[in-house]
Amino acid sequence: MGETGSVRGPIRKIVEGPAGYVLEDVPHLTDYIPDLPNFPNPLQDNPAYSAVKQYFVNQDDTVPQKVVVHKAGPRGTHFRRAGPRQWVYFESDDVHACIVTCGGLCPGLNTVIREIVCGLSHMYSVNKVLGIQGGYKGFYARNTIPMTPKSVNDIHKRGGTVLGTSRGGHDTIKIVDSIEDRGINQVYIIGGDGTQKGASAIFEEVQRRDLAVAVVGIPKTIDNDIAVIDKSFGFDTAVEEAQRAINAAHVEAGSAENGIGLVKLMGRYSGFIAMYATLASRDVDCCLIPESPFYLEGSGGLFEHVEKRLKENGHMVIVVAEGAGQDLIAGSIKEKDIEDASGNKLLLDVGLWLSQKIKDHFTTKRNMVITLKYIDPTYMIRAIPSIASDNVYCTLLAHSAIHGAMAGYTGFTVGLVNGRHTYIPFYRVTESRNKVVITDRMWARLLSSTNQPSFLSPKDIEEAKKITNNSPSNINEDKYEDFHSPGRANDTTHLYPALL
Ligand SMILES: Nc1ncnc2c1ncn2[C@@H]1O[C@H](COP(=O)(O)OP(=O)(O)OP(=O)(O)O)[C@@H](O)[C@H]1O
Ligand SMILES: O=P(O)(O)OC[C@H]1O[C@](O)(CO)[C@@H](O)[C@@H]1O
Ligand SMILES: [Mg+2]
Repeated sequence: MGETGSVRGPIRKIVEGPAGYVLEDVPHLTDYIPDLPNFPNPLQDNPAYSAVKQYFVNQDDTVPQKVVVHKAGPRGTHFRRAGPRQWVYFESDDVHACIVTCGGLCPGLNTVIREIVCGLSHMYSVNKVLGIQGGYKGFYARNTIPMTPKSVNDIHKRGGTVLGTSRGGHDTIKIVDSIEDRGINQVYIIGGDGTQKGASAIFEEVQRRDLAVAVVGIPKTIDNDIAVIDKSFGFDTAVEEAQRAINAAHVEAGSAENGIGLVKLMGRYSGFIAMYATLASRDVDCCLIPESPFYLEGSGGLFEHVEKRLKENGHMVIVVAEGAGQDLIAGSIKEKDIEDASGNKLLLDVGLWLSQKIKDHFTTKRNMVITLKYIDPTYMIRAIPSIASDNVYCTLLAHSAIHGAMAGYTGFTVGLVNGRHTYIPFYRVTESRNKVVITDRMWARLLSSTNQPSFLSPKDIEEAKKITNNSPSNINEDKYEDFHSPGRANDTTHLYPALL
């Protein structure tokens, strides 16, 4: 991974108020450069925004992490609300911004790049924006490209990232040297959990050198596994695209004797894509995710469920997240742990393994004729342009990032919390991972829609409840469910909230 450089640990700016109110605030350039000058926000002279009532965000506006509270309960954690501030800490002509994309692909990357470039230009008249090519290592080993509204005009219609991306190669010292040498003072970093950890290290080194450089993260993950935020951009696009694979699996399965359609979807540690694609489709008879261990043989096992569904219906569809059942596969295939360049463990192919296991069981042991079709649309669901709703979401994330950097905030990730755009300290999005909570109602809905076994004994359920009660992701899961709950379905304001 090559994480080098200063390690002072994250600064935690915690502000406490009455009734258990806690603000987990983000750093500001004036925390370590107290005499930094500020200027009136040029947006106030921008004709497009002149009709907006109270355009600037009130300095005291914060957003609660947990919206369901009890009368006597503490008000809990809050995050600073995103949006334009009355005073900025950069003069437009002095801004030299850069953008980098790291980690795996995700629909919407190009939209975020486009909207950072266009937002900086159209809202703040900033025209010096550099694209860093090929991820973190691009800071010191690759070319850079100047980016203008004209050069990025059409990129949101394409999948991937026009800047290229990579894993590994994070060298904090070399990256910050490059930032300093090039005179860059706003760094926009788009990427997943690993990228945000890298961004945090960059911020700490920038601060150690007393540089007036804003370091801003825009969270990206197809797996939707980033903590605190409601959901990540591109996730809805991926779930939508997954429907095509599931439909194909259903058609194939339905056209054969004892047809089984097996679809593998992304989800290294978190099964959100598989869960939402299953719930959306209604053709799926079993969904397997990393958070819910399963077993094959015996009462309550997968084979029993498959046989039952084939007898009842003549065909079935299984959706499996790539991270599911890794312990089972590791037990049957002897293979060394292999990591990618960022240190992420490479997974064994659960789809191929499961296909073989099902075929062996039914043809050899049960003497049944089955027809199994395995569909692996892994990269097809992420290498596509984002759908319209994700495009709007990407735009708001980019604008939040710009407003925050211009206002002098730094060391933060932008994120949607309970439908409001916020600034979240890096450490909060890197210290835990968002996971499907199998004791929550959403997973119960899935079990009831597929009618699959839970694969859990009463003892397992008790254990799972204990773990989730102590886990921060529990908070996030409640919120995620609220975000998608029918009660809010007609209230679209939480989907595309204005920054005010
Ligand atoms: N702990 C860390 N400290 C510094 N840099 C890191 C750390 N973990 C990962 N990185 C760097 O962040 C970049 C992206 O990391 P990674 O490949 O894990 O993808 P990611 O951002 O987690 O995205 P995703 O997993 O969604 O594809 C890599 O260049 C990697 O070197
Ligand atoms: O093959 P790559 O590009 O390393 O990406 C695969 C991984 O990236 C992810 O999509 C996360 O971005 C995981 O779901 C998957 O395991
Ligand atoms: Mg990651």
